Amino acid sequence: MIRIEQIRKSFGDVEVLKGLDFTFEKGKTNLIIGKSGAGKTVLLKLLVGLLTPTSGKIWYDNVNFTELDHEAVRKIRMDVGMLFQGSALFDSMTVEENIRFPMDMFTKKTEKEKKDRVNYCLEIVNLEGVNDKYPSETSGGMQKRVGIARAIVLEPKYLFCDEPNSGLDPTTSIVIDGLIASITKENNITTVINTHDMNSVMEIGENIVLLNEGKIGWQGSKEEVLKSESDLLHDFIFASPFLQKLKDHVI
Ligand SMILES: Nc1ncnc2c1ncn2[C@@H]1O[C@H](COP(=O)(O)OP(=O)(O)OP(=O)(O)O)[C@@H](O)[C@H]1O
Repeated sequence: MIRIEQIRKSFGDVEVLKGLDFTFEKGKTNLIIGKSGAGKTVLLKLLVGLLTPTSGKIWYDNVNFTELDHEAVRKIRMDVGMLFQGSALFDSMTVEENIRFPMDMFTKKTEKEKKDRVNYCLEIVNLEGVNDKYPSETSGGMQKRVGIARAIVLEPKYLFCDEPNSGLDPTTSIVIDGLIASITKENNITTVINTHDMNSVMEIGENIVLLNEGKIGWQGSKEEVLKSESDLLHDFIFASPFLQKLKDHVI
C-alpha cells in the first residue's frame, strides 16, 4: 500500500499538485488518469522519489518515504519495479541481458540463479526462448513484455507503469494490461499505472484516481465509472463523439 497525505508540488510560483490524499492499494491495479497537464507524471515522479513534494507525506506501507535518508531510499528502491514509457530497453543488450541487469546491479545471485530467474520472468510474460534477441529484433508489444519481465525480476512489492500502452495497438494493449493485472494479483503487488487509455480504465481499473487541475476530481473503481454522475469523470472518459454515443446506449 502507498498512501499520500496532503501532497503539494510547486514549480516556482505554479502549484501543480494542490493537496492530494489517496491510497494506492496492495494487490490492486491503481490507475492515475486525467487530461494532459493534470499532473499525472509529476505525481508518479513524486511517488518514486524522482521529485520531492513541496509539502505532504508519502507512505510506503508504514514507512514515511518523504523522510528517508539516501540509504533508506535505496533500500526501498530494491522493492520497486518500473515499466517506463517506450520500454526503455538497452539497445546494445540482448533480451536476457536487459532482464538480468537489475540483478547484476543489486544482487549477489549466482549465474545459474540469474539465468533461472530470467527464464522464469520470460515465461510469465509468455516470451520463452527469446533470450538472445536484441530489442530491435522484437516488436513493440514484445519490448513492452520484456520491460515487464525486467520490472518484476527483483520481485517488487511496488510496481510503477508509465503509460504502458503508449504506441501499442488495442489488441496488444489488452494483452499488456492483462499481464500487469495478473502479475499484480498473483504477487500481491501495489501497482500504480499512469494512463490515458480508456480500455485500461474499464478493464483493469480497480482503484482509479482522476486528477483535475492538480486536485482529485473523482475516485472509484471501474464498476463505479458507469454509475457515477460526475461530469468531470464523464467528460474525460467519454471525450470522443463516438464514446459519447456509446455511453448514451449503455447508460
Ligand atoms: N520540472 C518541471 N518544471 C516546471 N513545470 C513542470 C515540471 N514538470 C511538470 N511541470 C508542469 O506540471 C504540469 C503537470 O505536468 P504533468 O507532466 O504531470 O502532466 P500529465 O498529466 O502527466 O500530462 P500528460 O498526460 O500530457 O503527460 C504541467 O503544467 C507541466 O508543465
